[in-house]
Amino acid sequence: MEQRVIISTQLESELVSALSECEHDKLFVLTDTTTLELCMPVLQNFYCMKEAHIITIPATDSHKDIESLMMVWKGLQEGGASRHSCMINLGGGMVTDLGGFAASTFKRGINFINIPTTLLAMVDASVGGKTGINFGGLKNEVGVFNDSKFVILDTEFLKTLDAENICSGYAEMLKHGLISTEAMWEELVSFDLDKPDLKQLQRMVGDSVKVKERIVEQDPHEQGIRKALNLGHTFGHAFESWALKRKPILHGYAVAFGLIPELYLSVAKTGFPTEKMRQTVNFIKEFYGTLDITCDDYDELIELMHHDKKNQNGIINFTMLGGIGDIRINQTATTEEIKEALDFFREG
Ligand SMILES: NC(=O)c1ccc[n+]([C@@H]2O[C@H](COP(=O)([O-])OP(=O)(O)OC[C@H]3O[C@@H](n4cnc5c(N)ncnc54)[C@H](O)[C@@H]3O)[C@@H](O)[C@H]2O)c1
Ligand SMILES: O=C(O)C(=O)C[C@@H](O)[C@H](O)[C@H](O)COP(=O)(O)O
Ligand SMILES: [Zn+2]
Repeated sequence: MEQRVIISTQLESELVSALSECEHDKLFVLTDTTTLELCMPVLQNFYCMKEAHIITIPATDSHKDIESLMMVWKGLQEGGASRHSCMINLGGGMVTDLGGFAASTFKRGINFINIPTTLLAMVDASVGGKTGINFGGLKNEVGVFNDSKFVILDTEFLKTLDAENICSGYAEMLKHGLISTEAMWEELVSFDLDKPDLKQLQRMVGDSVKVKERIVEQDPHEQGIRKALNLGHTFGHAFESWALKRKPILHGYAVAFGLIPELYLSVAKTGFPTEKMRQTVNFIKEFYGTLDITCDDYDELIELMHHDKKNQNGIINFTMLGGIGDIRINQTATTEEIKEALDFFREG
């Protein structure tokens, strides 16, 4: 992997050192309106930030779109960025995805550094080079694979993050546990998400991001094993796009909901143990609630699944499990089985 992931102990010196390895004439920082207020003050006092130009886009995933992308390109252009400039993406997955795409396309690509500020971005979005925007009501429809030069991961930023966004990021950690080891999964489903122990969570963040790093290293462009990281996302992205037209939900909630029908299919088709599915589903129901879909929504959800990026030849591609850590990529299901899994999601 081109990218270096640093678990921060001294943010300023780590940033100085990362910047010294990223040739740049001008420095830009991309924030959203919230990270400008809550996270930028941490960086603002650093000497290395003295001349940095700040570009700010509106917060939340409904702004991970072409308009915000144009705002970033415009900010870089008006700020006099050259091919040798560098941009720091300071924010959650929305900022690291969109900022990464903006940097990868501006003058055919400038260096960028991710400083993730949400749990989700720390364990998942800031690492692995998937960048992009939502388009036409579909998640991450336009983008490129391109690594940030560095990811500097400082869990101190989590202190201002709200409970819903902690839960959202935790869903990707749960996914990492499911594709990893029994011990990791066990710890995750026993954790009290209502009253998270921040010290324990900080340690779990380090373990979780390593699961992602290990998989991305083997398959950076998702030709094979990287599809494991998409567990929960075939249904999850369909739920997220469905909700976008009604009442948007956070990405991690969509992933948590997506894990339910995908674990159901894993039990039915690849032998995942029923009691582990039950334990995971109970955890999700307890901390994430549910999504109010009815059987009248099934056709729309299946149509959305037909846009999943793992698909080939019009066949919906699923990642399933034979057990914890027993990853089965390139699985299929009939329309009937998909509807059964949705029935289970609503009633199970
Ligand atoms: N590229 C990948 O591999 C990958 C992986 C997973 C998810 N994603 C994408 O990531 C996005 C979701 O990321 P997210 O959950 O971080 O959402 P987000 O970036 O929208 O952040 C969630 C909210 O938290 C706020 N926030 C950020 N940092 C904060 C802090 N320290 N304190 C208080 N508030 C803070 C943001 O302003 C926003 O309102 C989705 O677009 C998803 O598709 C990408
Ligand atoms: O890094 C990956 O690979 C993932 O699939 C991680 C996912 O959590 C993430 O949501 C990713 O953005 C999904 O990618 P997509 O290719 O399904 O849009
Ligand atoms: Zn995800």
